[in-house]
Amino acid sequence: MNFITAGESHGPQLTGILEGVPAGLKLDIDAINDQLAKRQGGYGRGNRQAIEHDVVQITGGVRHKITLGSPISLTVMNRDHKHWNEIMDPTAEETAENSVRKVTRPRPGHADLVGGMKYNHRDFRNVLERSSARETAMRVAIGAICKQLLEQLGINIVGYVKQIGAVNADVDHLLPVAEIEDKIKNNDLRVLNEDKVDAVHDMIDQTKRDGDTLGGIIKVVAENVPAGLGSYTGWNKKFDARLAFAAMGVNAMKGVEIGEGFAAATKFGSQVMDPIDWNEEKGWFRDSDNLGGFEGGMTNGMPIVVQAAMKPIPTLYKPLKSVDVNTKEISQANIERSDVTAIVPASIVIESVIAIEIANIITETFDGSNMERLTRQIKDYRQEIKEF
Ligand SMILES: Cc1cc2nc3c(=O)[nH]c(=O)nc-3n(C[C@H](O)[C@H](O)[C@H](O)COP(=O)(O)O)c2cc1C
Ligand SMILES: C=C(O[C@@H]1CC(C(=O)O)=C[C@@H](OP(=O)(O)O)[C@H]1O)C(=O)O
Repeated sequence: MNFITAGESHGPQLTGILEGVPAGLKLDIDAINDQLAKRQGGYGRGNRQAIEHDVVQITGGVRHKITLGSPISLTVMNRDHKHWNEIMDPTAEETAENSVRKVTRPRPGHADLVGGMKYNHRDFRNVLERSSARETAMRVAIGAICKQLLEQLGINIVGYVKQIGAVNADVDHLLPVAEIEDKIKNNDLRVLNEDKVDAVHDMIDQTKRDGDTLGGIIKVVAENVPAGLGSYTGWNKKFDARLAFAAMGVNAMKGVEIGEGFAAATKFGSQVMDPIDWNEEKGWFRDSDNLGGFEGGMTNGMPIVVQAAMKPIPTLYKPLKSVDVNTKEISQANIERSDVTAIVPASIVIESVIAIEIANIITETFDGSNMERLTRQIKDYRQEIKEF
């Protein structure tokens, strides 16, 4: 499985091509759009989301809602493009009229300056249009297809918000995916501890008034993933490393943990390793899941738990120091319309990229040509592992 995305934030549309999806997967288009809608939500978003209404169009690889096994092509329109028609026109020559809204004072923490240096763009708009997390809408659409594939194989996955700024709004034990989904649908922060919601709303409002921004921590749980995906036999076969790569590939992520992650480093081995257990009904399992479902870079059959730390949004309405690329004058960074925090949409994005990677390794470990054979192979494999 492989995918690529294209498209600028204020360009006409986002485009994605996903190859390697087995033939015969029945797609629920509404469920893809539900995921897109969830990514648009969340307290602390800027005004862009009032303009956009993300809906997927499928233009290849699917017939009568069933995948053909050929590459799937997708588009999501940028409604905001109509306000940027001339400025972002891919085919019209540059003129005095359309060469406006240039960005020359790079924002610390965004890709502006280094992207400009690398690609020789002195108008940083040429960088920010693509470095913008608008692109993550397409990753969510692709992830939604992968989530459906996983669901048909009995694997469920959810991403939620564990922490916003310094406020931890998690519960102290791992809940089943269905229970997490049930709890987070009741609040616009996707947190499990609803008692924290009002305080976090206030904190976000105050941060906005201060012209500042917030980050946070996202937690993703995937359950019923069969043991043995990935391998200890080589550094580049370890599947936990692939998940970390995918999570770090999401805009603004600065850290990834598997299971207890950094906290495990502060404990004794006896507090961290997950005791091995067995019974007739379940086969092999562990009494705890501190290692987040991984041993030796392989899934061990326990829930996969991935955490990702998101830095605060770089664009500040009370901007930090910057330097104009043309005049070299010390000034303040450009202000672009922005979110105060995007931790909620980011939780959907991380959920999506983890779903993509799990679907990816499953279709490479087993025969991913068609859903019928894949389903049969996974069923047999699960039985074999249980009886080991
Ligand atoms: C869903 C989402 C929304 C984001 N919204 C904004 C935003 O409104 N303004 C901003 O400056 N950065 C925003 N970011 C973060 C930037 O895209 C990101 O910091 C930038 O691309 C630089 O990349 P890096 O942080 O990975 O180094 C957002 C990130 C995500 C995941
Ligand atoms: C467009 C989205 O997020 C954008 C991500 C983003 C950034 O710099 O990453 C900057 C903002 O763009 P704009 O200035 O157009 O409002 C966000 O709104 C989206 O998530 O759909």
